[in-house]
Amino acid sequence: MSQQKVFTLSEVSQHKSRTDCWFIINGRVLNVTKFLEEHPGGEEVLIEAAGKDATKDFKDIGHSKAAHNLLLKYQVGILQGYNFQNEDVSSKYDPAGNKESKTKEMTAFVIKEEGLTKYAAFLEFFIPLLVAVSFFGYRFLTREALV
Ligand code: HEM
Repeated sequence: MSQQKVFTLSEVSQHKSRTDCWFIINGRVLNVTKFLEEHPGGEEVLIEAAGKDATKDFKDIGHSKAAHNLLLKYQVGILQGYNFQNEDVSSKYDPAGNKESKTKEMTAFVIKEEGLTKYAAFLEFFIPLLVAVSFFGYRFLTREALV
């Protein structure tokens, strides 16, 4: 968690070039200069939205959950006077937080793997044992019958 820097709309509007490109989405001030070349929708649309509130443009495209999650990565502050209601604006992009959820995924994966391995080991032991018992049982019974 960290205290967010507060920007006015007029401050944001000064960052509207290819080498310094900011805009606002949902009250969050984003510096997307480094993202321009990576943007799947091309850099031109982002430069057109530079210095402005791009919330409507961003929503109109129907961006995916992945795109929404990326917003935090480029956040440099919040817009002055924006009403965030119950939203946690202090949640800046936090690689440590990401790591935590990945660790959880990994743990779940390992547990699943462990379960499977135990089951396979049990079968590996049990099936040959069953075959051996059946074989000797059969031999024993047929020998009894012959006598
Ligand atoms: C930091 C802000 C933004 C991020 C992280 C972002 C991310 C993405 C991503 C990941 C995609 C691929 C499709 C998807 O996953 O939804 C995409 C597509 C696109 N984005 Fe953005 N975007 C941002 C801002 C914007 C803005 C402000 C506009 C418009 C002014 C825009 C216009 C588009 C368009 C036109 C596409 C292509 C949609 C398609 O091919 O169907 N994006 N964006």
